[in-house]
Order: sequence, then structure tokens, then C-alpha cells
Amino acid sequence: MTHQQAPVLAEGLGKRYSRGWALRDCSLEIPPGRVVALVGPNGAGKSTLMGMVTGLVRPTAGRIAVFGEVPSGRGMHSCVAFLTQQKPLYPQFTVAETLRLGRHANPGWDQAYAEELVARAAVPLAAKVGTLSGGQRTRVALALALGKRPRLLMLDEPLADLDPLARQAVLQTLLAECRAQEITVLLSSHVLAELEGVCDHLVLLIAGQVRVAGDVAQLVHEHALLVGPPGQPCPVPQGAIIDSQVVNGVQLVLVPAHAARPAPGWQLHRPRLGQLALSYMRGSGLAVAA
Ligand SMILES: Nc1ncnc2c1ncn2[C@@H]1O[C@H](COP(=O)(O)OP(=O)(O)OP(=O)(O)O)[C@@H](O)[C@H]1O
Repeated sequence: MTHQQAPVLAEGLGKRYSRGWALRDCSLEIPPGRVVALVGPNGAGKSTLMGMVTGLVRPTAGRIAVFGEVPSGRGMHSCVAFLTQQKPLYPQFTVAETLRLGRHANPGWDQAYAEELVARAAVPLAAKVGTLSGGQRTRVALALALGKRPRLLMLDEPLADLDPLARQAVLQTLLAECRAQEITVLLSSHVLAELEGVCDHLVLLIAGQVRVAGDVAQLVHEHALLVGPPGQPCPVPQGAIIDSQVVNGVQLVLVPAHAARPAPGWQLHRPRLGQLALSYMRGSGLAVAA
């Protein structure tokens, strides 16, 4: 295992449940040190993909490697930490006892670091987890995840129960920590606006397939957002339009940058990450949870 190995490499990966394919022909690479947004409508296959990284979900087709190793199903790769909305915390345990559990369960556990993270969040070690606020519980769960000293941190909507201010504060703290420690982050979220300026890589799944994946700056560069008055014909052939909508009385049309042409009455903009993802989801004709 080297530090250059991709945290996640999938080739032709697929998962079929009794109701059909949850993920199909999925090939992607999560590069090291990036903060990756994993987005897509409900049921797109995000949790299934994360489950395959942990090894708990076995592929039906293709292969997946995590830091060069095939997940065995006998426990997660030691370099991976996973946090979901259902945080694995026992309400009757104190914070100190919770961290002790982390120490017993993880060979690479860093007790001093985990305690420091809890102290920074001003959560008392003697407090029972069940008495903490949602934000405080999230900070304890993050200390538990980061105390493992992971090189890949997967977050499956872990902040969904926090109010917007707490979400922003926890996310900023977490990501500053991950950048400082060069931890790769795979962050699944429906709140596209909060991924803006935070994620530098995008994986967009739609109906179990990778629709868009890559470096955010590059993807933004490869697309254009045409803004024009309603009713005015779009200066781009219909076949090149990824998505078109009218918002607050203006037309917003997402197209590949190479197809964009200056035209009277129309302005050319670079899309933001959220606009890009939302446009692809809308353009796919599927319900969007944003
Ligand atoms: N254990 C299971 N058994 C049968 N079908 C499943 C199972 N887990 C997931 N699925 C189906 O697989 C598809 C993908 O589900 P998944 O949870 O991976 O999507 P998601 O993108 O994480 O969705 P959401 O954003 O709603 O959390 C869905 O159609 C879901 O119903």
C-alpha cells in the first residue's frame, strides 16, 4: 500500500438487489487528498457505493479496490472511517467511555487527538452521550471517526439532523481538519449549496450510473450557463442543451462550453458546482432532492 494509491478505484462495478440494479457499470477513481461530493437524486446508488467501499455490500459485477485492496466483508479497511446519519453512539455511555470503545476497536487509535477534538468542541468528557445536543453528538462521532486516523473519511449525510448554522460550523471545522491531515473525504449530501467551495471533486450518480465525475474546476470550465430573457430562442442547438429552466423570469440554460455562443440578449456564465449538479439531475428527468 502506498500513499499514491487511489483511495477508491471501481471498474464496471455493479450491485443488483432483488428489485433490480442499484448501481450499474460504475467506473470511477477517487483521487487522494480530495474532498469529493457524492451527489444524486434519492435512490441513485450513493449509499450502495459507500457500502461497497466498506465491504458490507458485496458487488454483483465488476470490482472495487480501496487503497489497492479488495474489501473483504470482514470489517472495513483500517484506513477508512465511515459516518452516517445514524451515528453509532450509545446514549448511556459517557464521552470518555465512547472514546475508550474507539481505542479498543481501532489498532491505529490516537487517544490524544480524539480527546483534543472533543475538547475543541467544548464537550465534557464526563457527559453522557444521551444528554448531548445533536451538534455535540455529531462532534463526538467525528472525534470517534478521526481518532482512527483514517486516510479516507466517508460521510453519508451525517449532518442531516443539525440546524443550518451548526451544519456549516461542523462542516467547516471537519474539512479544515481533513485538509490539514490530507484525509480524502467522500461526502454524500443532498444540500448542494453547502458543497459549494468545499468540494474539489464531483461524482454525480443518476439511476445507478456515473453521470458526471471529475475535478470541479475542470467541470466548471467545460460547461457554460447561458442566461437570457424568457421567450427568446436559445442560441444553442437543442441537442447540445443539458438542461433549460426559467427562474425568476430568466432562462438558465446549461450547455457544454464548446457549444456556447455569444448572442444578443444572452449572457455567458460559468456554472457553480450546485447549478451543474442540479442541471444534470433535472436534465435526466428524475425527481430532484436538493
Ligand atoms: N438492501 C436493499 N435491498 C433492496 N434494495 C435496496 C437495498 N438497498 C438499497 N436498495 C435499492 O437500491 C437503490 C439505491 O439505493 P441507495 O440507498 O444506494 O441510494 P441513495 O442514492 O443512497 O439514496 P438516498 O439519497 O435516498 O439515500 C434504491 O432503489 C434502493 O431502493
